[in-house]
Amino acid sequence: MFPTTNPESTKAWQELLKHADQMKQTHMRTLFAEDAERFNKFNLRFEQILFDYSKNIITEETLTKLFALAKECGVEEGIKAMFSAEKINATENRAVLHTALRNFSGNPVVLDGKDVMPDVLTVQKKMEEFCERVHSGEWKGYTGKPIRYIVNIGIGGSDLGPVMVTEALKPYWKEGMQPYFVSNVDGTHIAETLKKVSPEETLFLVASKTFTTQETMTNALTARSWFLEHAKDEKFVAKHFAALSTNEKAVKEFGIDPANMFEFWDWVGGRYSLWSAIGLSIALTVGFDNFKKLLEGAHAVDKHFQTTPLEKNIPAIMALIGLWYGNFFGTATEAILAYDQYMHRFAAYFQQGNMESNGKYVDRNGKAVTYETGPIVWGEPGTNGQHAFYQLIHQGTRIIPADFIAPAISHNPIGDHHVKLLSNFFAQTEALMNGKSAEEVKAELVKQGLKDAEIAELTPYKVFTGNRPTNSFLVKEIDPRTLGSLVAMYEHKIFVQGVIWNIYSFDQWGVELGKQLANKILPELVNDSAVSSHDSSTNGLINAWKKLKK
Ligand SMILES: O=P(O)(O)OC[C@H]1O[C@H](O)[C@H](O)[C@@H](O)[C@@H]1O
Repeated sequence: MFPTTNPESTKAWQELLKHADQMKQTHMRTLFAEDAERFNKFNLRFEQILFDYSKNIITEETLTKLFALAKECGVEEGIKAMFSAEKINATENRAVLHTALRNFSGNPVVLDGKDVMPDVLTVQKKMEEFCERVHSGEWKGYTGKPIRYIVNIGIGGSDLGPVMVTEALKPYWKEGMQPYFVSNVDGTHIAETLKKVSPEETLFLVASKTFTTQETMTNALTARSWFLEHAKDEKFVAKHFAALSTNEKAVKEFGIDPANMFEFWDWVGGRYSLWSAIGLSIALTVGFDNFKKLLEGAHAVDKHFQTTPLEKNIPAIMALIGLWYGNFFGTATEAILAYDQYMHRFAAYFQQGNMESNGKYVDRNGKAVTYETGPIVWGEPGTNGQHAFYQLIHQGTRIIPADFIAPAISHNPIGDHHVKLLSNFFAQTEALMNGKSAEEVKAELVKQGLKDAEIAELTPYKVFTGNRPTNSFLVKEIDPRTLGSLVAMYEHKIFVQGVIWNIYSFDQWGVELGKQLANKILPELVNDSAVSSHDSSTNGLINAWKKLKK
């Protein structure tokens, strides 16, 4: 097991604290002016991805100190531990092997004395054959029609990954396939979806690692009843329902034929599961060949992550830069801004990926940490965000480190749309870095013919301090392989940060309390009697609801 070092106790942390005091006085404008080679020094290329991290408040000295921190905190040992199937998810006594799901190296991955790869490959083969049968029309619905609609019923990691990827890869959708995703227990979600599909041509994928999640089970039962209202005969369920799960017993009890079950294992975290059987909706939508390319793109990054020294290791650098701001500049959030409409759920996906992984305050020694851990992750696609919340990124009182992602080539090269989109992508990071000085503002206002008094009055509002950090990911095209690589980079970024923060990134106990209380409250909602067992606010709300719903 890798060390459980308190990062604050390291020499590097103390040095970074001092160094940060000095860097807080430094403007990136000056750093760029002083070093014509800055971009060349601070960018890395990985296949068709260019990662530019030069627009950060860092110098080579900063990075040296950050790499020293990573080393002192055992990041290299951590990477080895994860890939060699150590049970690094200690609070659940599980290994963390989503990388095995995309392991095309031919090497075994041995967990508890057994190679997991044969099972992984067997399920992949089963998924591939199933996709072929559905796509060729050999798999037929209960009236003999082929499947046209895929409805994935799942939530959290059993929903967000498939939604994000199918949306990002819409140009690759197979003709005639239409996926839908139902996650919310709000009846509206399933009701609105069922309006769009026909029972004869729909395949429901019940996606749940545990197969006990309330939302998913409720939606799956509703889908089943709706289906049976039309099909009338239970024997047809087997043609229209499949399960993606680790829990065979619960799948059987639900009434899904085990032949229609696509298995995965407890060493796949929910938020890291799109590479597993949970990705069946992706494979059905874009074809198994494209699903495989997605996995291959991730595998390529796994190799990079495992074998590249920290100094050139993209996920490690992403992690260290993020940590630099969160721990030494006091930033609380990170924005992910994709300049690609198809990527519109990418930020939402990593909201779970990041916040559920690193939203922890207890360290791996069972002690409360004394430093900040996981950032708040948010974002919307560009350029929409520019007209909504960028004001605060440019002129607010807080620093919001932001990742900008854009493809060089659009899937929809219409007129001048893409150059306009990219001109915004380039302009925003430039503006955030440079800002606009009072002198520049004044010169502009003079040009516009404003009077001196007006200029003096307006200038402070029009000044941009700049020095606001960004990373840019310029990729050739959002294709399956590149997307797989990008996702894996962000996954490993989260891992590296978790190691340094000395927290367990692969459990999620923080989601339990709300579930527990909801289960306790549910039976209290089935009758009209007033409740008094909670605090006055909760009692008040429940009792008010009982009156309002009448
Ligand atoms: O796949 P399931 O077992 O249905 O779990 C669905 C989701 O719900 C849980 O509450 C966890 O917070 C998530 O990590 C998980 O992805």
